[in-house]
Amino acid sequence: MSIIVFGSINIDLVATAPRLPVAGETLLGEKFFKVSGGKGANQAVALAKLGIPTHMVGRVGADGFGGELVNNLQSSGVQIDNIFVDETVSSGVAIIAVNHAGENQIIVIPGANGCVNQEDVERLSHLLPEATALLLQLEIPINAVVAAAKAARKTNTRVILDPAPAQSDFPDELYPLVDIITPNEVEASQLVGFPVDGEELAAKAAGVLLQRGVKCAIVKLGAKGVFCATAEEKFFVPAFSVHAVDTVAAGDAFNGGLTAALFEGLSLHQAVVWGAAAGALATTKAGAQTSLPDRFTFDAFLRERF
Ligand SMILES: Nc1ncnc2c1ncn2[C@@H]1O[C@H](COP(=O)(O)OP(=O)(O)OP(=O)(O)O)[C@@H](O)[C@H]1O
Repeated sequence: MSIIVFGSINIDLVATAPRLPVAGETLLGEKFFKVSGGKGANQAVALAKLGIPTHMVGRVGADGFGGELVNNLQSSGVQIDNIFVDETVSSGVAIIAVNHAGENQIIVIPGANGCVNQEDVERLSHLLPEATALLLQLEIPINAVVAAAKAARKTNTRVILDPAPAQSDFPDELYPLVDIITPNEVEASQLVGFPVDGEELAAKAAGVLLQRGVKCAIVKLGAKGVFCATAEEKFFVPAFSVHAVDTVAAGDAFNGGLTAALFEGLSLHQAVVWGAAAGALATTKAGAQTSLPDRFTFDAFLRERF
């Protein structure tokens, strides 16, 4: 059995400079580096690094970045046979300029991620009978997300949706197709239409999401912890106390840890604890996929804390 992640695969091209350029200006910068990302790819790497058999389904372009992104996924242990190389577009790219104050300018080109469609859902459907869960996010066209969730319903595969980035036009038909939804505070606010800040409002938001048809709502509250609700149980898991240096990909690490625990047959409560542990560990290192914990580090962290 395995897990399927259906979503975005991106590369961030980062240039640092003393200040950001103004329109029409050419500026001498300082450093350049590339970071593999995309919420889909991050979640696939989070799972594979925890030792869970994981298929990535998505698209890259036929440019040099596509090959590099796929190789990175493969070397993290992700199964890459169902990543389609689209000859017609570039890979998903974010071009990021950062100044000394840490301010940035970002242009995101969805590229191949924006071309994910029904053909990809069909490739994914072949994997569903062998999958215990399908992980979705919102960085590919929403029609493809809905179609994938419908396909998973036919095989009774658990659907875990990270409704990120926050969307104002989230389709109502998606809620009843989702087993577990995992918004952060901003995404939860966008979905329910009132500010979500802290445990009490997270509980209220989770109640609204359950009413709309999801079976389980998990609201990620950053360094404050996590609130989880189903029709049967409601509980709060505090965040692990760690020295956080960079929260990028903490949410993706959380979804990886949560899904890994469920794959291994643990309870929902234990799965939320695993998610919180993976999220906390991801904040202790800089970067996206590079900050995601491997199984050895993850097990040692849990042993130390319990
Ligand atoms: N500073 C922190 N200390 C300890 N744990 C943390 C910290 N930040 C995040 N976590 C853990 O990781 C989980 C997910 O983090 P967060 O709520 O920031 O998700 P997110 O906003 O989706 O993340 P992302 O930055 O990837 O978008 C939290 O619920 C918490 O358990």
